[in-house]
Amino acid sequence: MEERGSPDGDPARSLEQGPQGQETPIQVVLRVRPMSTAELRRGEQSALHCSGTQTLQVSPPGGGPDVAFRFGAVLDGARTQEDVFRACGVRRLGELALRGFSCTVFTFGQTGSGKTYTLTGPPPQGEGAPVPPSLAGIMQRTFAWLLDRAQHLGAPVTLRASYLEIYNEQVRDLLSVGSPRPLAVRWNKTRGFYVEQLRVVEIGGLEALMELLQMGLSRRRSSSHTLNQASSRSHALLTLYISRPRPQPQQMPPLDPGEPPASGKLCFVDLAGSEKVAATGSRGELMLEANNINRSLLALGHCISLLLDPQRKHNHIPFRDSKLTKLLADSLGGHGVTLMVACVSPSARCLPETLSTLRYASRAQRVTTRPQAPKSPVAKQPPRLENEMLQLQEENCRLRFQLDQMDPKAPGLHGARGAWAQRNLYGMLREFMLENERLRKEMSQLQSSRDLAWGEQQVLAQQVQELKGRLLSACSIWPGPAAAPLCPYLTPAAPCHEPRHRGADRSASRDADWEGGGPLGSPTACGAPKHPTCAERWSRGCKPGPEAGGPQTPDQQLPATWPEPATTQ
Ligand SMILES: Nc1ncnc2c1ncn2[C@@H]1O[C@H](COP(=O)(O)OP(=O)(O)OP(=O)(O)O)[C@@H](O)[C@H]1O
Repeated sequence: MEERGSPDGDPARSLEQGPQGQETPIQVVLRVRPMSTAELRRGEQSALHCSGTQTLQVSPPGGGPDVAFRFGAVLDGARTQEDVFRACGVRRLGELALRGFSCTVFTFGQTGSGKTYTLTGPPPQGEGAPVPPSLAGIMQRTFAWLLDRAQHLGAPVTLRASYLEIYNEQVRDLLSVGSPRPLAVRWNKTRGFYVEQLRVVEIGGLEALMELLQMGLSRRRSSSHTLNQASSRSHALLTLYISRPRPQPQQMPPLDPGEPPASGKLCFVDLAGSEKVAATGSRGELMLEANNINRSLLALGHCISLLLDPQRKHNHIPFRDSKLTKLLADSLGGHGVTLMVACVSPSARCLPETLSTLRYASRAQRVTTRPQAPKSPVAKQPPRLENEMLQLQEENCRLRFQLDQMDPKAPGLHGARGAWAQRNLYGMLREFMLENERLRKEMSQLQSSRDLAWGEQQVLAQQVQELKGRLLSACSIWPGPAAAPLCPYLTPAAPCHEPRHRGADRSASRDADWEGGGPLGSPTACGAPKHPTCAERWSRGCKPGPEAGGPQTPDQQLPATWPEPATTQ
């Protein structure tokens, strides 16, 4: 069977040219399984005919015109597991994942149509019995290829894996230590949708990865119904995180401790099969499961339809409607490279469901994504921040170097204690650096507040000067005796000496703060021209009495530097 390449050329090459990546359609391969023993026993007829490698003819049993569907590849029941692996071009996806792309392979179709068989082979024939190599599915073949490929690459490759299922709209960790409990699906800007507290296991080799797959498969929910003896009752997602060292100095630790380092991803999704409850005879728990499966598949179909609408593509796509659509959001509408394997039964009895799968698949292959290799966290920062980060990294390296220079034989720094101390020192250093950063921010905030206060102070000082000037000119034009500068009403706390004016004087003085009164007293409030009583007294040369705060002793008089008023004509 011909090995398929990536869709429409090489997304990796085209995407490395631009920030947004090139629109790439989702690839769809159709697999028609052979007639099952039960279908043959019932004497059912095949309604499907593969004409060529890309076209499927559907012949309705009651006559009528054939309907043709075209896909990236069409594989009939005679195709082996190896044929399917090659035809799907999964190695190409593996290469892209090694280059940092996020790739997804998912199978979908009616219950019993061969989705799990395509991904992982037939159900195990006994406890712990491995799948015979010839029947191994796409997943085992990809694992073997990937680990072999990783060994032949120049740089080391780190493989980690997570495995989860969505059962009755709850996410469960298939690799959890102890019994799985529901996990939350969250969203953030850097990671998109992700499962909180999902266990991610580092993979030592092929054997470990195969064991992990078996463990997940054995924990996944399955039940028997009329159309499938071992029907999966959940959607299962196995993700491989592929990390390769980045060129220095951009290598940065992940920002979130739970977040895998920026790397390529290869995700295998085995969707639970759609089912007509009447056909499968599901009751009770089986029916509840079927309803949940159908609902989430409906949400997926709805998102796909909306993604196809050019008007809606950039608007709201309801990925939040189900856990499944949240976790497939990037594969469907984001930056992933996606392959869908649609599985169908050839039986005419299944034709309504088969037609529905074929339509679903036809729509899906018109959906496009913009595959994009993840950027390093540094590359996303503006240049100034980038520089600062580089400086901090250098500082970090220098400090690490200094730490490494410390004599490991120094008292208290050897053996396990030494390692412990060093770990702690690194931790402390990290904390100091964070504290340093925090203090730097605080200092710059304080500096700006100080600058602000200084500006205000300048304005106030200027106003004080102006007021003094106005005050002086008010005094200088006053036609009084030479002793006029001793005016007590111009002293800071001088209340009006006329008791009936005191209340008015206080409020006027408050209002006058920005009108020329304030700290130097208020000639407008109590000054002679507007204050008949004071004016009269003033003109008679009356000096205020002691109750008015008038001068009693020489100390209480205005300062000697008080300028002499100019004499008026
Ligand atoms: N290509 C194939 N060749 C031989 N047997 C197959 C093939 N595809 C599927 N089968 C068999 O058909 C049965 C149903 O397959 P499978 O369990 O993979 O279906 P499914 O689509 O995953 O169903 P469900 O959605 O109910 O989980 C299994 O017994 C499987 O071994």
